[in-house]
Amino acid sequence: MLELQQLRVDRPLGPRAQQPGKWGANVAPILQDLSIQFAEGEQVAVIGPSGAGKTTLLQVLACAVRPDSGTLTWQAVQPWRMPRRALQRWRGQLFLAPQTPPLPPRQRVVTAVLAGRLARWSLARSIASLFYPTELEAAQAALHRFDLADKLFDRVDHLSGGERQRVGLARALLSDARLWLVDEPLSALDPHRAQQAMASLCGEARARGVTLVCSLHQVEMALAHFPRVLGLREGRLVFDLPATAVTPALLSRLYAQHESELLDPPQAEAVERVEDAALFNPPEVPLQCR
Ligand SMILES: Nc1ncnc2c1ncn2[C@@H]1O[C@H](COP(=O)(O)OP(=O)(O)OP(=O)(O)O)[C@@H](O)[C@H]1O
Repeated sequence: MLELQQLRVDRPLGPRAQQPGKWGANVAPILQDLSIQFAEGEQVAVIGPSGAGKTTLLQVLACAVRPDSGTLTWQAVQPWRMPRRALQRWRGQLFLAPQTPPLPPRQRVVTAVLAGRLARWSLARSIASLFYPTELEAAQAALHRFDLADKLFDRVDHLSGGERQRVGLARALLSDARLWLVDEPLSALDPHRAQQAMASLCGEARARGVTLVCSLHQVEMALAHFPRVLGLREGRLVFDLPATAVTPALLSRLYAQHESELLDPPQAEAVERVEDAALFNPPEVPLQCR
């Protein structure tokens, strides 16, 4: 179980106060009053207009951003109560895929993907892998899930933005993490690739029993691929519902004054749910966000 209770994250409105970690009174909330539970192996999408706090929420779940108040608990442990080194080791159990994967430009794809193994490898093995990559079959299989098997030895800076984004996702498949936190994985992908990538990511998470929390701008993808959807707006939880219960009216309210990010919401009802990635036949994309 992964749980947030009464969580709040602030951002400074002025210069930082004297005390380390404190912003003084001159703050505004990025996230507030967030109480959410994620069951082991659950797949949850987070949607909401730009600036709603989706990325910050994932960073909090990844213990990359420390909450200003409230608690984060995972597997009965409150990680921020751990000593620093223990917290660093503990972070090895989760995988955070940022929207733009941090891939060194001259690196080979194989090395970039095998970086998913770093939490499991010793320092010596990690360094050796930079020069003599091992576990090529595992890397190739992960790339294959994202239709990139032929790119194994290409240089990262020779890939398109969408290919780089898929390499970042393939890296998750090499990790032993029990929690995948994926931030806007489809922003550089065309609709067909986006459908494929989403089906692969959700299919792999389901097969491994991994907990997956994914922020998305593409509402139709969230509704089609995820059993549960969180709607976030101005740092607050607007709804936490099964995807089948998310109505066009709720979406309109969530994106009020941000309608350009949610075109044609009534067609959301037409989105078919995808239960089996192998049988998936990409439907037309009725909504276009961003
Ligand atoms: N380190 C920071 N310092 C100050 N403000 C921040 C910081 N990080 C985020 N914010 C602010 O918090 C708000 C939420 O940002 P966040 O990136 O979490 O939203 P988002 O929903 O992921 O947005 P988008 O969909 O545009 O990526 C924004 O107003 C942003 O400017």
